[in-house]
Amino acid sequence: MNPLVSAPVASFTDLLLDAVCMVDVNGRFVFVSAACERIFGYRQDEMVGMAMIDLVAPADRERTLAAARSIMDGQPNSRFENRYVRKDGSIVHIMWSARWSEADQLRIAVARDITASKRAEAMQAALYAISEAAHATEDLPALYQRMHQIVGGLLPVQSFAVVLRDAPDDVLYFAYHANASGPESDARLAVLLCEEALRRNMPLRVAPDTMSTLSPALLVAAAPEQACWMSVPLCTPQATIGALVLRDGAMFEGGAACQGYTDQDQELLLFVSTQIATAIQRKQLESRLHFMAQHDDLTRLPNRSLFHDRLATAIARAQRQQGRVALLFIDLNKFKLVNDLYGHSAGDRLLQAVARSISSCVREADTVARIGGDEFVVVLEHVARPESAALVKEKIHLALAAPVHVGEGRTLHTSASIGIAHYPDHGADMTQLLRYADQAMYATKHQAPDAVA
Ligand SMILES: Nc1nc2c(ncn2[C@@H]2O[C@H](COP(=O)(O)OP(=O)(O)OP(=O)(O)O)[C@@H](O)[C@H]2O)c(=O)[nH]1
Repeated sequence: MNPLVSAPVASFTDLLLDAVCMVDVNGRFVFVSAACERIFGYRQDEMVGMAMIDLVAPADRERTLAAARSIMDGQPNSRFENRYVRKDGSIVHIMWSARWSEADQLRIAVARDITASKRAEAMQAALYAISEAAHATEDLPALYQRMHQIVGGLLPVQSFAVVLRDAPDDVLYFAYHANASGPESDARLAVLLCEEALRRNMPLRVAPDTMSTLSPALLVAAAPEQACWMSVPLCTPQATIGALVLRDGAMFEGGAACQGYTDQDQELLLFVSTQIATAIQRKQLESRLHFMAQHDDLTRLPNRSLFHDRLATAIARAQRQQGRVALLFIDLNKFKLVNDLYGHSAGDRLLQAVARSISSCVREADTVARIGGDEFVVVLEHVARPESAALVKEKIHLALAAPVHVGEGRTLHTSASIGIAHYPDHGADMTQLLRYADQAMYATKHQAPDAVA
């Protein structure tokens, strides 16, 4: 028994849930009660003789020493909080009540483990921050970064990835990937873990001592890394759209060892994944609606409204830069006959093929739009000379002359009448240019051959 504490006193200090400690003028423990083992992880006999400051988390050492000096100067402190590193390396949050005993030349302190309440507080704040970010953030990359920040404040996170499934091809891609260990070295394993979580449709946790439960392919990839992973599917009511993947600990030799993610960590990540999945779904819906409002459903080309925006922007830019813009007005010849002779779906296929053909004749930066049934327009920017637009017109004529399969083994040929207007030669604004191009198109119409062959 410790000579500093008499037998009857020790018999009840050992029953206390809080720990009682005595520290000498040199800052070494001279007495610790039994609860210390539960709180700090060291046996009583191991702890006695250790320097108190060595157990304090490095970030809290300076202010702990300042608090100890003030207690020794005769100012008792009943609510000092700091963090200690337990024997197993985990962090414990302590609230101290301490005073200096001049007679014994000892600091006498009672330590309460407040780790659980600290975590609950942090969790509550994080959950609030997560749901606020999910509702307020306008763009998804910013949301992913914010979620990474919030989760990183609660869990050990060396790398954080949002892996999404591209619906039509089922290909997985990184919507977000931040890796503290350097370049995207863990990308391959992150994708494998995402695939596994998606296959199981439930969270997956991997730690060095649980790897034997993994599939052989995953085991081969994960074993050399000696890291801890957690992968949680991103589920919307309609589908599983991807997964969140977190890593802690070593990826390379010398990397920090990890403890493994806990049930509580998984619960938090499940909450985050629900929020992210909802936000992604909302964003995808918004962008689909936005696309639909600006594009033609059949050909997926810009519609009249987006064409007006693009033409107005091109004219404004040309005005500023003393540049030129060409506008091509394209109307198919005798297209009505296609519908009448071969049916509406053949007409639809022909319109889709025409959209592809015209698009293949211009540069990425130019605009091809469908502004009516069989009416298309092209905005050519940065045309150095009028002859350049005439060349594009000839290319379009050639492209449209190619045979088009419209189903049921039927092949059609089509042609179009094309009128060109140039800014600034034929008009200073959109209305004048459109009128000029339309009239130019009609002027060529009567010479046009029949549409369908
Ligand atoms: N299949 C299909 N047909 C459409 C669509 N939108 C409009 N049309 C048809 O396109 C045809 C356009 O007819 P017109 O404007 O007379 O054009 P045209 O037959 O090419 O006549 P000209 O321009 O004088 O050579 C009409 O029959 C419309 O019903 C569509 O989305 N799909």
